[in-house]
Amino acid sequence: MVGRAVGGARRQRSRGQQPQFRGFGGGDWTALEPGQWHPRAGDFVVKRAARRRRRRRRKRLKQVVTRGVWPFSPGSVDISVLEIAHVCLHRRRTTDKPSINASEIQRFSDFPLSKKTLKGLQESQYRVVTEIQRQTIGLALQGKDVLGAAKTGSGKTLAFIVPALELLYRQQWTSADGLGVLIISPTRELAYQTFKVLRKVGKNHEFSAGLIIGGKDLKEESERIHHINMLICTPGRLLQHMDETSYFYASDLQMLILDEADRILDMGFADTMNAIIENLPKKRQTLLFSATQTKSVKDLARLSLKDPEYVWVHEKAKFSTPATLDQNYVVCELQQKVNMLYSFLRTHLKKKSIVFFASCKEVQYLFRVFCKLQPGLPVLALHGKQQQMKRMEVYTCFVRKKAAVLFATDIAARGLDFPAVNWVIQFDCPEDANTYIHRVGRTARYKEGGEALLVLLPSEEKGMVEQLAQRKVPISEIKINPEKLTDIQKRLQAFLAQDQELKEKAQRCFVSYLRSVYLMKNKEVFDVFKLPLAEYALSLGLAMAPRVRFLQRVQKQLCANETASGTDQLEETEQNENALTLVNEETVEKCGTNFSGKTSVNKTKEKQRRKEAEECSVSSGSAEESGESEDESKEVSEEEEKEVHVPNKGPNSESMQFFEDDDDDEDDTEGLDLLTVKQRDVFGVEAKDNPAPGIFWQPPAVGGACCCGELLVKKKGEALENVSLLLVRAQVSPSTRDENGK
Ligand SMILES: Nc1ncnc2c1ncn2[C@@H]1O[C@H](COP(=O)(O)OP(=O)(O)OP(=O)(O)O)[C@@H](O)[C@H]1O
Repeated sequence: MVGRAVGGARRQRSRGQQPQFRGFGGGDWTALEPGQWHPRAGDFVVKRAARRRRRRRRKRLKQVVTRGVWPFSPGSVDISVLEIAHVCLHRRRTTDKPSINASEIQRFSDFPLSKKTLKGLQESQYRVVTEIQRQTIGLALQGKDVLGAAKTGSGKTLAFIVPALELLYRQQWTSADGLGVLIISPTRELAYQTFKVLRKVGKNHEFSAGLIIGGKDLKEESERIHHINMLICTPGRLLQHMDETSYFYASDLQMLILDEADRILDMGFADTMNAIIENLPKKRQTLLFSATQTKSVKDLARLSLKDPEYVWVHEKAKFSTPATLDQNYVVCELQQKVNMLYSFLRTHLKKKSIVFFASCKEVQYLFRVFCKLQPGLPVLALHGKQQQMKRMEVYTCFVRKKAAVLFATDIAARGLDFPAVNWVIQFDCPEDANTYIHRVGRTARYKEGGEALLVLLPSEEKGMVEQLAQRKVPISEIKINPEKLTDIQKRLQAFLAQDQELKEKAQRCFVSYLRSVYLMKNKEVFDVFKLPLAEYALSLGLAMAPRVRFLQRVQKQLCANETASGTDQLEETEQNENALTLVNEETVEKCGTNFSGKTSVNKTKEKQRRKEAEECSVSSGSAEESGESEDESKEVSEEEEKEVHVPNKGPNSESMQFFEDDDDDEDDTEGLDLLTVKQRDVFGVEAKDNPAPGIFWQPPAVGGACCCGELLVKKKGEALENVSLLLVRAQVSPSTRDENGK
């Protein structure tokens, strides 16, 4: 009967008539299934019917709880006595909101949590709370908005997952109630990881949870989205569903969680967040978490949180990075960086390392050549130009590996929890101290130890070291032992001579690196004109440096400025710097937070896309991080062209090839069975090289503290440097090495 009537209504509507409904008296409509069209209401039944049923049930339960009335006639009851008792108990708990004294909390079981959550926590081996969990879970359970910040690896994920589960449990949330908790993460990988933790800890609950990220089938997601109670998503995809999915409702949302909030904003999602938040009910609880506190996070907090409790557990800590993290930097010429990386890996074959690069073209090229070089341990690559499936595959593969190296862009810098990472190497200087902190946070997580190595160019050293000192990062200089550097330039040249495609990748890598340096905001640290271009090209295996259009253009501009000004040299330089800054400011839209005024969802999306594109160039491959599809990546190139005012490519009259940082859409792992580059003794080098000494050195006498194999030399000024170099030669001895060269 229902089907007939609904079908009739559709036919009538398609004929342009006002539908006439019959046969729906006596409350028959309540039998409609969620998702079916409700003819009288002119809407889908899912929300309204479910809401009415729930309201009626709650009203009756309230009568039981508050007045002791039994309003159900025998036989008409759809609720068991046990269920009512349960609700009574929980109502009391929720309404009473017992004050929780954080200082008395040691274990999760000290919180008033449901048995289901506690069981999930125990089964996942989570018993004792961390500091951020101790301080925030209690506040969140009491219904307060919370802004939480704590060092990397301190357990922020559970600090929001536990209250989210409890909130829905206390409200007796069912699948018919729709979306109750929304968790927004900046990257797909982080969203996926959070989803896994939620599934683990919440497995005893009946709520449905969903992961909505870019790169997956939108239609399939749309069909399921209205059944989801807890949704984990990336901002772009969420907005797309808000725009395009008719089934998507967030009107009953109880809790909004913003994870790595500052990264969401850094990636240019400020307008998107603005639009998302406008589409959410005002009456809700909001939790916002980040490892670093920035102005934009505070802006976001102002907009989305009501009278929030600020929890910054490590605010007064002496250092802003984990105490178990050993941090060092080396100053290395640009043309030596690839050699240094290879030598490092050869001496750390049994370790698990992540190497961060500034752009995905660098990752693509160096990943390929390192696979060809077969350093003796598995090499993996993670960047935003990979297909989503590949990204997941690499992520899972690296999680499982005991010894491997992952070449990554900043897509892997935030929140990702790879177990037992020994080393984080920052091959390219991070954009700022915050990015540094997040990158090194991939090691030394939850009481584990770890080591971090930052590679700086001589021109980057002063500015970056100062920034790190200001952000309370304890870092010391160590020296490369030049005798231990393996030169791989000839091998790279040989590869490129045989493989035109690889050569093009090398050229793109070259341009892309220069672009990333040029677009960095901090001109005191990053100066593209100081880079030794010819030597850098050689170190990548290229016979000559490709000509880079955008640099030529900028240089011309600078020359024009110089000629026009006619003032003394010093003033000219200042003007040039200003001109550079102007080019950036005009074309690279800053991701400032503007939360005032209403923004249409569609417009915002456009804007956000543009910003994502720009962000790709501004920071270290951030458009990749936004999880854009390959088509969208093409927009990036267009934007970049505009940015640097490069004229349209016409027929090239010059003999030399020009290179722009065009996107190549292919998956860099194509044709290569990369994940199977095994730890085998490929050229018989392993046996020979394993006992080889490391490339860094840190004599205890100088560094004072531990000696990191034969690697590192801690520095304090020029005089000590010389001493250190001597020590390098004097103290390297096979007897002090282990099999990893440490
Ligand atoms: N209470 C706990 N007991 C044991 N292990 C825990 C606990 N809380 C978190 N962990 C573990 O600590 C590690 C880091 O946790 P998590 O990823 O939540 O850190 P985070 O603060 O979000 O880090 P980041 O800022 O890098 O995102 C994870 O491996 C997690 O399983």
